[in-house]
Amino acid sequence: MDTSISISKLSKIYKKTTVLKNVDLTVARGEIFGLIGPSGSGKTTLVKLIVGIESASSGTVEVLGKQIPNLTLLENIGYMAQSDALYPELTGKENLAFFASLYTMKKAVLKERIAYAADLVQLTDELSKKVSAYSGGMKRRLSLAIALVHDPQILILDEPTVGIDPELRLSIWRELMLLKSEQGKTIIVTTHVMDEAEKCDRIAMVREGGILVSGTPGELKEAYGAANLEEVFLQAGRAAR
Ligand SMILES: Nc1ncnc2c1ncn2[C@@H]1O[C@H](COP(=O)(O)OP(=O)(O)OP(=O)(O)O)[C@@H](O)[C@H]1O
Repeated sequence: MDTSISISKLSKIYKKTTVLKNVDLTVARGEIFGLIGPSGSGKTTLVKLIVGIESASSGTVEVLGKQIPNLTLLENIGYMAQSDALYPELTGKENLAFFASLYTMKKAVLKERIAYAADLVQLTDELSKKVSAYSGGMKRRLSLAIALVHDPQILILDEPTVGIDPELRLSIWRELMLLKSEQGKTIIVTTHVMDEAEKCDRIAMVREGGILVSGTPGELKEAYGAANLEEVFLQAGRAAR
């Protein structure tokens, strides 16, 4: 397996609260990996440690063979946070151009990438509006476009489809699958939604700061004799008690 992300004995403690406990995880290059778990289980903390915007209390994260944090890796990572970090007084296009300008890109490529990313999230017709006039779903879509705009090798998306209508959600998933199959991108997605978990190549079920189980959706259902992933999650949770 060509490894893209390798996490070893990773723990995070905020003051006295242990939020992640000894997490080991490997994500292969070119797979869609889902982190599934209830609210507060530690998914966001884990992705923040992978991106390097939070530091580990112990353990290590390696991305593309380099230990995090590492500034040179930023070009290779597209991160979509759960809360939108946008400039409300700028238009959608200006936001995209600003974030794209943080990376080395030729002007023509930059223009192309902005058009591609806006089209992907169906915001092309809204690009000249100020973000302050965007709905919540439009802001999520713009955040996703920003994560993609510099064409990173790795996409880390924290609940990318929350607040997005079912049709666009499907089209975003179709595009994520194409990014994987045609361009070999590695994609980590956090979600609460089990039907999104089904679309991942592999998933890890997160609970109380630890990984309960991981594997392909098919492997997990078979191992637990379960009809769906929800059932796997419940059974794995019971077994861990
Ligand atoms: N900066 C912080 N200081 C203290 N505790 C924190 C901090 N950030 C997160 N936590 C705690 O860590 C735990 C895990 O939070 P995290 O946001 O990683 O969960 P999550 O699985 O992403 O939840 P959700 O699905 O609701 O986003 C929670 O109990 C949360 O209160």
